[in-house]
Amino acid sequence: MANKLTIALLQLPVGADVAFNVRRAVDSVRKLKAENPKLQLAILPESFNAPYGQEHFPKFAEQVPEGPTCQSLSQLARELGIYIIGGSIVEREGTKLYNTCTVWAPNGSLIGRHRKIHLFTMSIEPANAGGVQFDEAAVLTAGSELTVVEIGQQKVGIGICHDKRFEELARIYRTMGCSMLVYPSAFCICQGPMHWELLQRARATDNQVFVVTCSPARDNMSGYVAYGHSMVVNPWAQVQREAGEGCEFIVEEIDFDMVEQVRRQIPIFKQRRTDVYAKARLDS
Ligand SMILES: O=C(O)CCC(=O)C(=O)O
Repeated sequence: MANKLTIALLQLPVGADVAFNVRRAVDSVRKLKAENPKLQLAILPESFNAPYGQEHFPKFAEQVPEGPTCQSLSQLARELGIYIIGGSIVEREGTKLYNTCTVWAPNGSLIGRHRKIHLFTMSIEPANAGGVQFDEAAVLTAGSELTVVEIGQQKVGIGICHDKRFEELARIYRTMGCSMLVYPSAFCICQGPMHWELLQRARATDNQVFVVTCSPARDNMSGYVAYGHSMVVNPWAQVQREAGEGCEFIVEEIDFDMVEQVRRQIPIFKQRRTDVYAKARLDS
């Protein structure tokens, strides 16, 4: 039992009314806990409290942890006695804005604050699956800290969406002892079909960890159409659970014995030739 964790992914719709979005998230977690008493960790999507988009960020920014969204998550974690990985919100500190994921312990205390390290900057031409133009860096400041939290007996590495593209970050989390990586995310419908599952399975196979993503529900009428497909990938790099596109909640038991099994049977971490890599780095 100690090596198991029951988690929920809440693929929620997100509209323009922040108070309503937060209330819906809180009510949904409460209902899931009532239906699944074993639930230990709830995970929310990137930008779960407000619409995602450069034009929206300054308007919806809040302080961490004093702001109303954080206070609601803290109270909810304490009320239900569960961990919460609070997707992300736009955080304001002084004149700077960050895309920030907060992590809450069952006693309501803040145990992690991850500021997105790799800001989403991309210009895909329309000829490629409809294209996408996005430049978070025009409005947001990048975080500069790694975030590893202890959830039950497990070390969990946190990233936000675009962070999932960077294998170095996942590798460092693995070397720090993580058995699960969680990325609240909001890929759009352009690159989602190409890269969403591929990246998640790649990080899992490279590092022999569980990789979990949680997306907002798809809304074809919104300015930024999220891909959906919130997902649990296991350390064999198999898709263990996957949501569809709309509003959907997944409750899944994670068995961390699988991490040790995969690492024993395919011992790539021990086979790494860091001596060769170090030499190549010195030579280049
Ligand atoms: O990396 C990508 O393709 C999408 C990233 C993204 O949507 C985000 O970081 O919010």
